[in-house]
Amino acid sequence: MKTSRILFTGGGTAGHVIVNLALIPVFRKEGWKIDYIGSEQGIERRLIESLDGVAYHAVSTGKLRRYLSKENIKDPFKVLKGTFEAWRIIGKRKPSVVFSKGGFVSVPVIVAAKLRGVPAVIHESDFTPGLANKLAMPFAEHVLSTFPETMDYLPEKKAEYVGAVIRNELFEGDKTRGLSLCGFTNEKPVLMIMGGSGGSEKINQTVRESLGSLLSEFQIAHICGLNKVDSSLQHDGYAQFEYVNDDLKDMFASADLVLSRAGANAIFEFLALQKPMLLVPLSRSASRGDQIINAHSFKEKNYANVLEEEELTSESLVQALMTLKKQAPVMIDHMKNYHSERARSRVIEIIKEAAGVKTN
Ligand SMILES: CC(=O)N[C@H]1[C@@H](OP(=O)(O)OP(=O)(O)OC[C@H]2O[C@@H](n3ccc(=O)[nH]c3=O)[C@H](O)[C@@H]2O)O[C@H](CO)[C@@H](O)[C@@H]1O
Repeated sequence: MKTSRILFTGGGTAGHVIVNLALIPVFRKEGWKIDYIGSEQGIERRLIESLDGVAYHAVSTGKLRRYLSKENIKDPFKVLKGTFEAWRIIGKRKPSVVFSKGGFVSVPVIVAAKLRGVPAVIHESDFTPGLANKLAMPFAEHVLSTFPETMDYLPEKKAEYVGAVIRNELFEGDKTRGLSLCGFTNEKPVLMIMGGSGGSEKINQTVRESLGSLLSEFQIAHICGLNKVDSSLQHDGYAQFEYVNDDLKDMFASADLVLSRAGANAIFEFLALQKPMLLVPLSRSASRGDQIINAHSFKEKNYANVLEEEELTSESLVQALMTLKKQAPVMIDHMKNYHSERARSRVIEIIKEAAGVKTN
């Protein structure tokens, strides 16, 4: 029987890689040959290159900058070069399907797939599609959404709402291991802090200013981001991490409440694991405002409370976390209405159909 081949792409931030990490083991187990196209330097290289059974290929890529820079002039040429490189890789590796999680590196890959006649499937994480996915959509066969409301922004004939694809292992965490990883006890509730995959300077700083008040109520597991740990801060009940990989499931299991940015993948993980959350979405001054829309859609469903970045101070943070603690049981009841199991299997089914592989 002919071996099936799949090519994954996506990168720039972990939010554009994590879903690929959830799908790759499934295809590897079924004997598919797996390729990945990412950038030279992006986080995708660190997360993917070391995986068994995945061939990583780096291509030239542009970047979306929201400020004036000489680099903006070079970007179209980099994207063209990346498209040619991706075209060559696709020609050589001959995947039957391409799966994209978005981010700028994915655009040349989807264009090259179209030029080679290889069907591409895009999964959009956010409530409103990002620029990279908007550019890539005309060249793709299927565009899948995480939020049901995103369907209004997608081309009708290609779009399907599937939901959030979540790594299976996140449901297998061990609370006791999570507590001992942080040096915590059962005595106080655990507040887990995640400022997106890169960490958030603003959240880190405000949390650190509020440690006195917060530590009287909570033990705090703080994921700060690469190079953002402050080792001068040594307190009982306060544990800092740069980025957590395999241990994340145990940290999730030990968390009673979460303070987080509102990246789509992260908030759906908290929802699926029924963790009451306070979201501080990335402001419009630093982004296209996607996290604000993500966060408010969760608030409307009573899955989260929201504190806008412009209103984030030490006092407002402590106050909002105390409110969250009180409201947690009700929020968990609302979260019980959400069911996440279907997304992964439906995405796999769509990919296989696009690849021309029979599904049962
Ligand atoms: C600054 C920026 O551009 N942010 C965007 C980026 O966020 P970002 O890259 O932060 O992505 P998400 O918040 O969606 O997901 C982060 C992922 O990283 C994982 N994780 C995080 C920390 C850690 O230590 N270990 C770990 O495994 C989380 O469990 C989650 O699966 O992509 C999201 C999805 O398109 C967007 O909604 C965000 O607006």
